Amino acid sequence: MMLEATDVFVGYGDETVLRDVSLGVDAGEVLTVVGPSGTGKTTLLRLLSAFRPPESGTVAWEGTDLWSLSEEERLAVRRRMSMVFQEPSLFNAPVHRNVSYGRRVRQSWRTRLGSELRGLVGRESVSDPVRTALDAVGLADKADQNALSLSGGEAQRVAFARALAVDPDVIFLDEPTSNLDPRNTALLEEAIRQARRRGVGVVVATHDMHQAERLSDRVGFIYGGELVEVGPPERLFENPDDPRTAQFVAGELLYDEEADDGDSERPPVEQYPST
Ligand SMILES: Nc1ncnc2c1ncn2[C@@H]1O[C@H](COP(=O)(O)OP(=O)(O)OP(=O)(O)O)[C@@H](O)[C@H]1O
Repeated sequence: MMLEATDVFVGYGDETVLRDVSLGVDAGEVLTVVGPSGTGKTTLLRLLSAFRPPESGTVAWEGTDLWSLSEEERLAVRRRMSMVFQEPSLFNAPVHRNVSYGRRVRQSWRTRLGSELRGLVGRESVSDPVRTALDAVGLADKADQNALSLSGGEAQRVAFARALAVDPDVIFLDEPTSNLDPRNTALLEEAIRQARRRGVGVVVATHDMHQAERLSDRVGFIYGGELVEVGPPERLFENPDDPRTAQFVAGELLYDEEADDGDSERPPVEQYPST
């Protein structure tokens, strides 16, 4: 695996949030992490993206433990990754400036200064990687529009373009379409598939099982901080090994109460409201 967590435990204070999780992503695959709210999906993304170390276990990039590297070496690996959050967090500037942001922060100060100056005098051209990334999300025609004037769906697509523009090996998306309408969701999912075809590894955390079914090469189901099972979506959704997965698929596990009491033997059963 290109990026792989092995036997990791993660906690906040006294609370253990991930228990003995082993999961990785390869180049050119979409791995989806599903599970009820509060189950540890975001924590897993932060762990895989080397945002924080595990309490125990390892996170390895091409076989090298990320936390055995120097800070500088780890930063070099982190630059191979990009992250898209639920909130797109764009800034008050043209769309293309927002998309090129990740590229600029990865440049030397000299190149960056030149680019800032060209931006100030309005002579900045949209570079090819930025144009290609905007094309991928269907927003090339909005390159010069102020990012703050975009719709929520367009803004989320711009955030994905920004992640793509740095030419990453892995992209992490945390609930990327939870606020989007079906059209914007479909456009973003198509951009994700296109990234996969170009060899990017994609890790998506989502509540949306239908999205996981549409997009994934593999799905991991997390419950109570435990990776209950992982496999191709057809198997996981139609013929799961674990009764908890079946409950989740049937819409019976909505919240992660197990994370509160730490009892992994007897999962609570929550029902959708009947209305
Ligand atoms: N910085 C933090 N400090 C303390 N506890 C945290 C922190 N971040 C997350 N947690 C706790 O860890 C648990 C898992 O949170 P996490 O955000 O990983 O879940 P999630 O599956 O992504 O949830 P959601 O789907 O609602 O976003 C929760 O109980 C949460 O309260």
